[in-house]
Amino acid sequence: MMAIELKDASFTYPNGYTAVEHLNLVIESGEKVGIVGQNGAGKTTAVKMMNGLHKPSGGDVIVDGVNTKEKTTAQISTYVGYVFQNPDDQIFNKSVIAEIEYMPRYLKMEEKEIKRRVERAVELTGIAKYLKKNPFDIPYSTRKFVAIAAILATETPYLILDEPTAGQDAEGIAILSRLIDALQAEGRSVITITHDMEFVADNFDRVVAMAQKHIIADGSARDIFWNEEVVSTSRIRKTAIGELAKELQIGERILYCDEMVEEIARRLGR
Ligand SMILES: Nc1ncnc2c1ncn2[C@@H]1O[C@H](COP(=O)(O)OP(=O)(O)OP(=O)(O)O)[C@@H](O)[C@H]1O
Repeated sequence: MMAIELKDASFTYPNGYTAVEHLNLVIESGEKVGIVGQNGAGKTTAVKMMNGLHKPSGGDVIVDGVNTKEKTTAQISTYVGYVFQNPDDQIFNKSVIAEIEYMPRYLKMEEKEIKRRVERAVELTGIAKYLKKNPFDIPYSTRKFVAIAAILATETPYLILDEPTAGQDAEGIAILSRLIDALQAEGRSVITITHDMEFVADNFDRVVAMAQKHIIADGSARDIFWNEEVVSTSRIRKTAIGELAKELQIGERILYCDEMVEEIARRLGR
């Protein structure tokens, strides 16, 4: 099966703290999945199991039919790319281009193929003018795109983005939306952890909500955001428009501005 499968997967840190328990989840290739939930719910721990950074303490994680316990993290990371929340935890080369080329060179690809991959990653992230710069001499929000480009260059079938919109302005968020769509058009999956509910509603077909070490819901953004029990247990909120619709007791399961405008127009008989 071409999918990431968590099968009753649990993870306990070396200090004995169990951060996630009995997770069951299948993410098939080509899906766009947003993972939401309160701080400390276990989202990062869960995705680190998907790319082999953590091997499950209980249960199994299977990536395209391969059990992560049977492979090294380096091997799994050629299937599942993981972009750290903080680019400074990831970037280590002295120039942007060296950072992006690092994995294709490590994987001993031909020069022509390295060039193609770098160009593609740079085009998707819009960082062409920074290639010769030291990553630590460019703004944090751009540095986040360097971290993304470096993982994109491995061209993994699955990509995990951890809090990609944090620190981004509207233009940065638009670049992220375009790149997520471009990857999906190529049949690749994008899995994103985020506290940005507008970003979730605008970009993800499927939303997984976590609370207190468990997955508590899995469905469309509308189903998740309008399930009051899920919203309160996972301590998320709806989109701002969704919150307003709830406050005003207007419309059914509204999430977006155009839906709100339509509903108000309908009520005004226009
Ligand atoms: N290295 C570690 N050792 C021990 N406990 C850890 C470690 N890393 C994380 N934890 C704990 O595991 C729990 C889950 O953390 P995790 O980072 O997976 O949550 P999260 O849902 O991603 O939270 P956030 O939204 O704040 O990033 C937290 O209580 C955290 O303190």
